[in-house]
Amino acid sequence: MPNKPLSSLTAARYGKAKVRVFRIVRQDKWHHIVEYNVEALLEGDLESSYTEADNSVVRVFTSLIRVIRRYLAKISPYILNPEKFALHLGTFFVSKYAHIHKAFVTIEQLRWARIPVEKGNLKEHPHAFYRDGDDKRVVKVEVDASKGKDKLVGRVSAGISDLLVLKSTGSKFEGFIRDEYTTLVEVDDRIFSTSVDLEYTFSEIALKAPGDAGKLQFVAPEQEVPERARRATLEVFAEDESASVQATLYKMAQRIIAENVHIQTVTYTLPNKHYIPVDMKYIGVDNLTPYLSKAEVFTPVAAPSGLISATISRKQG
Ligand SMILES: O=c1[nH]c(=O)c2[nH]c(=O)[nH]c2[nH]1
Repeated sequence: MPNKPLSSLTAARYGKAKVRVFRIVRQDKWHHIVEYNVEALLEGDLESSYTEADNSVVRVFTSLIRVIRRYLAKISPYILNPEKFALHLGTFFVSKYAHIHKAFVTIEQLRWARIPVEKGNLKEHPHAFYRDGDDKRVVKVEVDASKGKDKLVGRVSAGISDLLVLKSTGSKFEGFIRDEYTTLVEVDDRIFSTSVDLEYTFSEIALKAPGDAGKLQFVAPEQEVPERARRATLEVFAEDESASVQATLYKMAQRIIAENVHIQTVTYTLPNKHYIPVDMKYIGVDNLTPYLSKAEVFTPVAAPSGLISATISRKQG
């Protein structure tokens, strides 16, 4: 009697991560550039590669990179737009290979801004750029062919990672539960600093195969959404008289939903990066009275941090 197997493969995805690509689009002397880190993962009839050591279903990693580079360099008209480019690439994978049913493409876009100049009527340099922030624009796309190769569905989310912000007043934290474990004192004036991680999702979209690239439709006035979302995040953070990280997060998300009709959900994940007032009595300096709110010298604490995450969804109907 053969032994009954105790386990089976229930989920599998493979592909290539951290493919770095840089692209120039020349409009005569006016250049556009993008720098992306691309990840492409595939799902499909790949079980045998795990269970039978059958590599005939597996695309090798170097060939995945070649596809990504070729699409970027020569084929996709969407290279300057990471949402559309990710959809285009994902659509290629599920269309070309019969046994691939889903493609997951994640693009992280690094910041390059034009260097400001006063040159004739130009305000920005046509081909010189600088890194104007460590935050990244992140785009995640799923292209789903499981209902048929002619019924492709695209699921798109996008957002920001690593946007570091700090305000030195305009933030309190009071009225929380007190019990025998509580040591935190209430503060009506504190530093608020966080590294913003934002993800917003759009409604599902129907896609055509890449042969029909011109018909790849995207739901939003996509040029403006990332900039509007970033501005909403920064302005609400700056201007809110913050009662807590939670309350400020909620206001940021509400504004993004209000300003972008195609966005369905907004998720923020915000570490509360602590700055601890330093007790300087030992060198004869009073840094702590009245406690906290008048402190001028702080120790930034990398860890531990608080961590606050919430999803705010558009009401249907
Ligand atoms: O804005 C805050 N929210 C919390 O949930 C919390 N918890 C904490 O200790 N400090 C803070 N601050």
